[in-house]
Amino acid sequence: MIAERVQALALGGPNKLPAQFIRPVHERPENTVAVDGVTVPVISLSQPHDVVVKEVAEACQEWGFFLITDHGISPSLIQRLKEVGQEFFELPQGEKEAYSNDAASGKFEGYGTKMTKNLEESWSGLTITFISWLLLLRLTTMYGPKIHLLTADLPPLFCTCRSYPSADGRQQLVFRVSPSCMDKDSSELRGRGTLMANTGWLKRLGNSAPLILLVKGDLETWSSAFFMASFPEPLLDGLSCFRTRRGSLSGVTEEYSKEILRITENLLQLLSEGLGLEGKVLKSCLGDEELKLEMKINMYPPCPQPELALGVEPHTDMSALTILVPNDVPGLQVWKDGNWVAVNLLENALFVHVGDQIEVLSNGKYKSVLHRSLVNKECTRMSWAVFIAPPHEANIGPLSELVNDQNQAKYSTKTYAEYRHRKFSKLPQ
Ligand SMILES: O=C(O)CCC(=O)C(=O)O
Ligand SMILES: [Fe+2]
Repeated sequence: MIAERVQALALGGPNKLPAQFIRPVHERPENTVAVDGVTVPVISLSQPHDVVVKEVAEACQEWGFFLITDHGISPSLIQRLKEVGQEFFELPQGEKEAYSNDAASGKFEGYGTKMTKNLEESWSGLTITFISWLLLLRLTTMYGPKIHLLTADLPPLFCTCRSYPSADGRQQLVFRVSPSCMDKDSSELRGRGTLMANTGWLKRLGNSAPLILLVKGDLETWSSAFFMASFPEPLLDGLSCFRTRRGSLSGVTEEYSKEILRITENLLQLLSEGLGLEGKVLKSCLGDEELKLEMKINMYPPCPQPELALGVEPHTDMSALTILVPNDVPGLQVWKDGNWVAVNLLENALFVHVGDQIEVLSNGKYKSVLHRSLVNKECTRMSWAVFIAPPHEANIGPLSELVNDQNQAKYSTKTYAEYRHRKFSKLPQ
């Protein structure tokens, strides 16, 4: 449960980062510093319409990310949003627990950390002692040709990969090897680990049995979060009862979400026109009046060794768009042309991320931006992200207007529910 209570851990003021938060060497901020002198696009929405269409379309094609100014949300509403969120995170730990989420059982709303279901949770394991990387290779040969060494091109200490179903529907191998479990100076894999297999499969370990090999203690991020649907569904009762000096968390979030909806409608029109289509096309594909908004408040407490940790792992958002506002501590980075680019703060600007659904609808013309968040030694970083998504039953695939003999569909069409399930379960789309 430690993973869900990073905030409590940070309160103890540890001077060393606990092992489960230490990223593999190739992921650590100290080894992946942001490129100098590159800045993300900033677009004022008060410019003439055709200028905004052009700038937004270019930013979505080249970056999948941009800042907007002159969006019409009052600074005082943004301020109130921040204050109620902050007040929630300042509650005593015990009181926050009353609002806990439970992602494993599908209850995503509330306080916690992990949004993705941890596949490993439903696995049982045999404890083994790693002897060497060679043993690992030997195991993979023993336990089946179906096992794909997805990380074969990486040095073993850097190994971290996922599970994928094989063509015959079975699960392939996952390696998740945390460097903290190994001999520091050795390129060999040493230490105790857990050889994991699905309970059913464990019984029939044999030549073709798929296996999971993972070191005990999955990697964690240095963050806590609060998540809730904010429009149009009613909020969960438990969540809506939380009140602060500045109003209720759900009330202010709802007020802010209405503003975000207005901006979303504007952006979707600009994005549609940028694709050479009628302004209403994207919104209509995303469910029109059924469009859903969800609020995630991210909280990254001060971290004893920020150079070794991440607040959010590199990912793209599964939403159509995400509109985010940070507090005054920087930390967001976006991936552009093979480099991380730090996003500088700009007062009252909103950060717009293109999410996976817009990339799919535009058949790859607009990019879903890869991004991550760093943490800070002294300061608490917070961000308020609104995910804008279609209803679960909406079928999302490349727009027929954009597909022809020269431009074949690059993505399969599926319901948003199916997309979510695959993304949460870390399965290929
Ligand atoms: O905190 C940030 O700036 C990024 C958060 C994020 O990417 C997310 O919640 O999906
Ligand atoms: Fe994100």
